[in-house]
Amino acid sequence: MTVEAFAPAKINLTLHVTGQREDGYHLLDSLVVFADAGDRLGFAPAGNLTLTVTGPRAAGVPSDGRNLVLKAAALFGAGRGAAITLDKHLPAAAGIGGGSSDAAAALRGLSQLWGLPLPDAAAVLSLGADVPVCLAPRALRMRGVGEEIAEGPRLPSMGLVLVNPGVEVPTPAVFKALARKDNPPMPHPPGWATAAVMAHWLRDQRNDLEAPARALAPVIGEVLAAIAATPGCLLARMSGSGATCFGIYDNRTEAEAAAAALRAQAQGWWVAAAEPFTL
Ligand SMILES: C[C@](O)(CO)[C@H](O)COP(=O)(O)OP(=O)(O)OC[C@H]1O[C@@H](n2ccc(N)nc2=O)[C@H](O)[C@@H]1O
Ligand SMILES: Nc1ncnc2c1ncn2[C@@H]1O[C@H](COP(=O)(O)OP(=O)(O)OP(=O)(O)O)[C@@H](O)[C@H]1O
Repeated sequence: MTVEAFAPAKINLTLHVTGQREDGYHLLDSLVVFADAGDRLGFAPAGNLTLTVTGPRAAGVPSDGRNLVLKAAALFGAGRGAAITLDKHLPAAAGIGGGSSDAAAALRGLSQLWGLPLPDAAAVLSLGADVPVCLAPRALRMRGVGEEIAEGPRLPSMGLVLVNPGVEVPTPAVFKALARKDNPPMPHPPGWATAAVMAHWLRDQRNDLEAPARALAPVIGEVLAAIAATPGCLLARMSGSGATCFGIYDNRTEAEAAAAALRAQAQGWWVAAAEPFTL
């Protein structure tokens, strides 16, 4: 039996940083959604545990114990075998949870292959702050350092564009560069009938990591301006700690047109058109 799992891109439509714990981790309030652009994983029975990394974004992604997929496998206990394939389509360290979503998909896939329950919440969080929210991909409100997950609002239909300019922005450096860590939390997200109404509400919210990330990688400002200038763009914002930015459109057709225009004008940028994904 071979098991397959999809690792969708994680998008922070909002990311309010509301405080900082003694251990240095920041307290967040974030509306998280997922996109149908992502990595694909396969799991086959085998005597040993192996990982093969393929795909257009495989360069630089480790296939040894540093890979979050193998760290996820280790949570089920030593001595279990599986031949794992990871087909990378998402840029790494890009603010869209590339490795974190892979780790969550690996937990789901190996739980099915091995017939074992998922590891407990603390073990999942030990893989990284973004892994809990990626475990059951749908619209969610994420608080705490990433461990408090609550149902999010019903989303309207919409199109999305994801753009990464090819610069890696280290998450710790962005958090460190934050001017203020005690920013206002996010109001309760009400749910919206259309993408335009949702974008109007989102415009009054924030990604508090956008300013420090732009200071570290000014090209993020160019990406945001290029997305905002595309026809039909309802909102342009950075996701997570960057450098990937997203645009929201009324529908996928408009998002595909915007993606084509962005690919034509910015050689070397990673551009994907997508729609919200729910597992
Ligand atoms: C920015 C977000 O992507 C938003 O979803 C996440 O908060 C970051 O999730 P992540 O990349 O999985 O983060 P981790 O790999 O767990 O932590 C990387 C580093 O980011 C900083 N970090 C992360 C999460 C958090 N709530 N506060 C932090 O200060 C810490 O310095 C940590 O050492
Ligand atoms: N499965 C994986 N895919 C990509 N990178 C991985 C993976 N496992 C480990 N890494 C390493 O983790 C580093 C962080 O990239 P990754 O995509 O995991 O960031 P993330 O924390 O999941 O996402 P974000 O950029 O949103 O914080 C990469 O530079 C890479 O060396």
